[in-house]
Amino acid sequence: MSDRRHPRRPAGPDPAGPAAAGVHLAHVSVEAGDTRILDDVSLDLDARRVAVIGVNGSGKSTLLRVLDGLVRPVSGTVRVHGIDPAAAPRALRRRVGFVFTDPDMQIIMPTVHEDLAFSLRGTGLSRVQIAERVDGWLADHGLAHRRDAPAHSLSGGQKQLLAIGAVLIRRPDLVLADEPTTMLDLPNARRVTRLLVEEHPGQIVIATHDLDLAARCDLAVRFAAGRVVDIGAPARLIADYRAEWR
Ligand SMILES: Nc1ncnc2c1ncn2[C@@H]1O[C@H](COP(=O)(O)OP(=O)(O)OP(=O)(O)O)[C@@H](O)[C@H]1O
Repeated sequence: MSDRRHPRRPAGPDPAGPAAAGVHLAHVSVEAGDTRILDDVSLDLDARRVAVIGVNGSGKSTLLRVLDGLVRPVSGTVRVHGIDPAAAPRALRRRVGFVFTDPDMQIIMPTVHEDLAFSLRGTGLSRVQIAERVDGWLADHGLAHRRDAPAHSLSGGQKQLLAIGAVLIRRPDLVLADEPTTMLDLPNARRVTRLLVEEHPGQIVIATHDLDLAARCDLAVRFAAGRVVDIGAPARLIADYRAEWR
């Protein structure tokens, strides 16, 4: 398994052509040494909001990392909005954003507004347009008063808001989020949930143990031991999952 860190870098020209919708995997397997951690996974995800659930170690994060090109499968095909992530990382960066559990993995610029503005470099927006979009986003999300603050002085909830903002402000076609509410208290988890499921107009695939967040999605996929074991309405999958671990 190759495992590359995920730099947030400005986008370059897009060689992939027009966007094709959805996330499609056919017979995808991932191995780490002798261990198979995704096993013959086939999925067609066209729903707008997709929750990926399952116990620790079932393969949820690995799935997201495959979709983001951070992990290369040993077999199978992957298409993310028409792009093969392993083959066309620059094209992928234009269309796909990744939200980590820990916002400190993502915040890279010294101040709040610089971190948001950095995300918009390479998008073709002028300096003035970038400043307007950043200030608009900060005002809409209650962070205008922290505009010039050191990003790492924010509270945990504010940091996650900033990290998600830095992804959403680019208006990607797809957001991949790996347990985005795990480190948050209830009010902040709800704020982040609203941001991801209500504000983002594009597709989102969220790996999560937060079943309230999963319930807000349009489709759920359940993993166990690296395989897809169920797919369907979140309410049904969550009820089955809860019943199993009662
Ligand atoms: N780089 C790696 N090397 C070896 N094993 C790995 C590697 N990455 C993941 N694994 C293993 O693959 C399995 C799936 O891991 P993954 O992180 O995808 O699960 P997960 O469902 O996201 O778990 P969690 O809910 O705990 O985050 C685990 O057993 C994990 O230990």
